[in-house]
Amino acid sequence: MTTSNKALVNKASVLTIPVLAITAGEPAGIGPDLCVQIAQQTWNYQILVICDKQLLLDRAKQLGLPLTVSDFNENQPAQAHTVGHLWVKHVPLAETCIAGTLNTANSPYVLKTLDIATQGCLDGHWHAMVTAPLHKGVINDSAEVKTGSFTGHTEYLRDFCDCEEVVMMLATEDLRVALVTTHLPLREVADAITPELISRVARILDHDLQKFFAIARPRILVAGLNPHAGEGGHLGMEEIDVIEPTLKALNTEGLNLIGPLPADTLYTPKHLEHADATLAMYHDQGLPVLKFHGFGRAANITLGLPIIRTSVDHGTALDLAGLGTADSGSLETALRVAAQMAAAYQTKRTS
Ligand SMILES: NC(=O)c1ccc[n+]([C@@H]2O[C@H](COP(=O)([O-])OP(=O)(O)OC[C@H]3O[C@@H](n4cnc5c(N)ncnc54)[C@H](O)[C@@H]3O)[C@@H](O)[C@H]2O)c1
Ligand SMILES: N[C@H](C(=O)O)[C@H](O)COP(=O)(O)O
Repeated sequence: MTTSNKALVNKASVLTIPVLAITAGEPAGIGPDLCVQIAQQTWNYQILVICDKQLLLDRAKQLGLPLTVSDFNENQPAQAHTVGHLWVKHVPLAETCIAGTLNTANSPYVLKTLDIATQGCLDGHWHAMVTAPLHKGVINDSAEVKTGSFTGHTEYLRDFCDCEEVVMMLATEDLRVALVTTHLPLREVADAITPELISRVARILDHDLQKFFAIARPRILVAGLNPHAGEGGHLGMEEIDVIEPTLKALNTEGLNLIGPLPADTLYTPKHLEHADATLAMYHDQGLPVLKFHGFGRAANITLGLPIIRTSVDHGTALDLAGLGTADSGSLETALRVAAQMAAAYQTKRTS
């Protein structure tokens, strides 16, 4: 990707003291560990964690890390982070949590932390929300949730904010991967790739790369769906029937979409060098490349929301919860990107 666009967002714009709300995610996973870990670092933001207060203190004790907590009050002026301390918006767990052991009884708690974080962003109480990982399976297994209805933060926030469409984009310093379809069984992907969906996703991607990342006319590489982008119709017709004409129509609107390109060679330096972002047709077409390239230092960003939401590039890692070996690199990236997006947003609003 071009050097001038390498940064995740425009670093020139800096907000005075951004207030960032972290949802601690699945209580039995590494989310609480990561919150305690980042509390030990220096940040120019106010960090507020939406979770059970005692869960954080218990996890800190388990990790052998110092932690004090105070109740967050949105009416107080923002103050930069103090090492070893976290502001907390307390949401009680239904049942005591054992690190590494899922418990469906706590799934409504996880969703409640998301609701509070999102509403707080919508109400302007904090600048952005940053989500630690949750466990999609245990949420769907809980009695309070219709099985299969919870597919991820991205779709949940889309519905909560009443958006027709949002876009999942994962980014490192030098690679951005956005997805047309997100958490969809592979069997359903081909039917979901319609001109309407591609158009909605491409427009959001184009718009938000300009708004938050200061890229004037984003050059976006678009993958085909089939091997070798359909091999001229011999390996699938979606490129000829759907993707190609849609990209053509979008480009007449002013977008700068290149494709459909064979996905296996799209992610090579020759192509990426002059690209601002890539658009993959489905989850495991784009994300393995991104994670191979930058697992642990990427952020997951939801574009198209009326709020700023970033997240980590990994899951709940139940095997590591409470051990102190989880890498907090991605949460650190997610915090930095959220703060920079908030600054870019404020600059746009005041300019
Ligand atoms: N942002 C999110 O909420 C998010 C993202 C991805 C997956 N998930 C969910 O997490 C659950 C578990 O998913 P999974 O097992 O496929 O992926 P995972 O990321 O939890 O684990 C995959 C591997 O990576 C390791 N790992 C993950 N994060 C790490 C970290 N910070 N430091 C060191 N090692 C780390 C784990 O130990 C494991 O070996 C699933 O329910 C999945 O849907 C949530
Ligand atoms: N697709 C994401 C990943 O693989 O990292 C992850 O499942 C999180 O998605 P949400 O942010 O929608 O929960």
